[in-house]
Amino acid sequence: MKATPLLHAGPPVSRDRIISRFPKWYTPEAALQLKDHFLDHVKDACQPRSLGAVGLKMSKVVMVGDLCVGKTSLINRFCKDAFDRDYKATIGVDFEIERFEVAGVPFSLQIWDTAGQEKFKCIASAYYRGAEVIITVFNLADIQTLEHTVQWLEDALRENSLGPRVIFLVGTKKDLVSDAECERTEADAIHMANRMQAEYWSVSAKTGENVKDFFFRVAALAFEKSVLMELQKSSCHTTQIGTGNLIKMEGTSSEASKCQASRGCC
Ligand SMILES: Nc1nc2c(ncn2[C@@H]2O[C@H](COP(=O)(O)OP(=O)(O)OP(=O)(O)O)[C@@H](O)[C@H]2O)c(=O)[nH]1
Ligand SMILES: [Mg+2]
Repeated sequence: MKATPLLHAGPPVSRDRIISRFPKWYTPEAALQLKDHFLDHVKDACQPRSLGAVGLKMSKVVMVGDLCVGKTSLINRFCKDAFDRDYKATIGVDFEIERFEVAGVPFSLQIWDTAGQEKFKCIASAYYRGAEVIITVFNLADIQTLEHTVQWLEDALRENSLGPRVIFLVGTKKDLVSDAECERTEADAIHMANRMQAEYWSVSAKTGENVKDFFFRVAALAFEKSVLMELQKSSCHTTQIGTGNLIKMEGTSSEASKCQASRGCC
């Protein structure tokens, strides 16, 4: 199979959004995987002249959790490097698009911020559909909000019955709890994360602690999941990488039928 070189379209990604090394987990006790590098065939698929083919642009991320736990603040800290003490409840939903370069390939996260208030739940849940990443959020200083994450995740998964999701459980407002209190609550949260098959992170939007590392981890895991799903789907088709030019994949017909057969589709 021959590939034409990969050309990056669109303005360059800002330097502080370039993910070249695989970002580390927060705790090995609740991590989705413990590798410290991208899978080889994912790296191959991203080489400009590689035989691999990936067609990906962005992953949809949805952030859910009780009102006032700090969802909007977490997104604003990462996307705008801003923090507002005053609480402004999110009405319905809001979203940000954050552009990265992951393993040399342009990749974006479309981050949907949803309202925690009960009265906006029906509006927000309409936006759960199609999310590749679900981030359930609780407040480390309010253990009740941790219990509620189970229901939030169930609601989000109900709208996303197809395919595997990347799931995170995030404890916010780390600056408000003592180390001892944080340790106690994290123990419960890690237990919960394992039940949810989620990766656990503690962050503070106020101080910025772990915020960038967390979103880099989200981007890297979402990217790798996207590439793996694309590699499964496409073998001999024309595909597009990011917003770059088309990559022509001329496979043989037997490869095509092999691919179809392995996919178990019609
Ligand atoms: N000390 C501290 N306060 C925080 C932190 N994150 C958020 N807050 C405060 O918590 C309040 C609620 O934060 P939001 O980000 O609006 O909460 P939310 O989850 O988006 O709330 P809804 O939109 O109603 O669902 C605000 O007053 C924030 O300033 C944090 O990391 N530390
Ligand atoms: Mg909000």
